[in-house]
Amino acid sequence: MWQAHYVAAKLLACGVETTLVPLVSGGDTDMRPIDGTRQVGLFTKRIQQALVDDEADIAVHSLKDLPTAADERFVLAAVAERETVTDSFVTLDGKSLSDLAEGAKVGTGSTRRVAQLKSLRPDLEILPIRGNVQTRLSKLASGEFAAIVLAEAGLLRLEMDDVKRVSFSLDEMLPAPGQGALGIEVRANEPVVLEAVSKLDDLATRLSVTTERTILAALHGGCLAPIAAYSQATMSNDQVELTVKARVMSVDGQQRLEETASASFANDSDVTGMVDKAADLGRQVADRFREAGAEALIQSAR
Ligand SMILES: NCc1[nH]cc(CCC(=O)O)c1CC(=O)O
Repeated sequence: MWQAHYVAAKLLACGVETTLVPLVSGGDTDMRPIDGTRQVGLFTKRIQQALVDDEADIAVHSLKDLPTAADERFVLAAVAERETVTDSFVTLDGKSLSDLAEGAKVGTGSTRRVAQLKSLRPDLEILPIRGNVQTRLSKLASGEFAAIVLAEAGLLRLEMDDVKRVSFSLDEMLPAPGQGALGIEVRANEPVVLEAVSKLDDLATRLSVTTERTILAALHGGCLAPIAAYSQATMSNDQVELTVKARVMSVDGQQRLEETASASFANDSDVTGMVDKAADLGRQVADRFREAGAEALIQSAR
């Protein structure tokens, strides 16, 4: 809801009035353990269905939750300017990861977070946790877990200033592809809606998440793979510098492949061409991962 309000306010600033259509997604209600066959697009499917059924014209997603496989019914009309990308370590009293007692229970369902937690603290007992941010925090408050890991972006958006947390460094906990960014979809073949929404596209964010998501897509990772990627685009008047760091891990944290890469190209009016170059960088990184044996790690995480 926060994200939809945010997009509505941005559109209004461009002179476009909208009506909010509140929806409840499977990600809000499904508390069963994560299972890749059932849960691809769990947070996004219900919202996309509203586009298909003409219940809504604009779909607002956390980009991290949006499957990378192309769906020709929709166009990713905008990737809005990115919020903080880091993950936060959340406890009731602001402990850091090293303060936790031996064998303490930590809640996260993300294989990417499990792998990186395990490599920092192999002794911890890491258990699945489901639901939206509020649900997860209630499971921390009830004592089910000593700590949970959440994206800082979600906590900031929900203005949860009183939630005690320590930010992970990017090196400790590299984020998920697309983390902290909003993806806004519209129905394909609706140029008027597309034109209005595309004003919210932030080119630097679009380029970096394109690199990140291309790595995930090229490795056929899906949302359950222990893959982390963070790319930054630095834009000057005539040049783009794109850097990326990515990891593919074993879920037990014992094995880790890491790649860094960069590209620089002209900042010109050919946005499609620039996005293609960002995707090329992602494919390059994915190829290197594949040569280093990443597919076996991804397979064993399933
Ligand atoms: N999978 C749920 C989800 N999808 C996006 C965010 C956070 C906000 C963002 O990354 O944009 C979260 C919660 C979390 O990971 O803590």
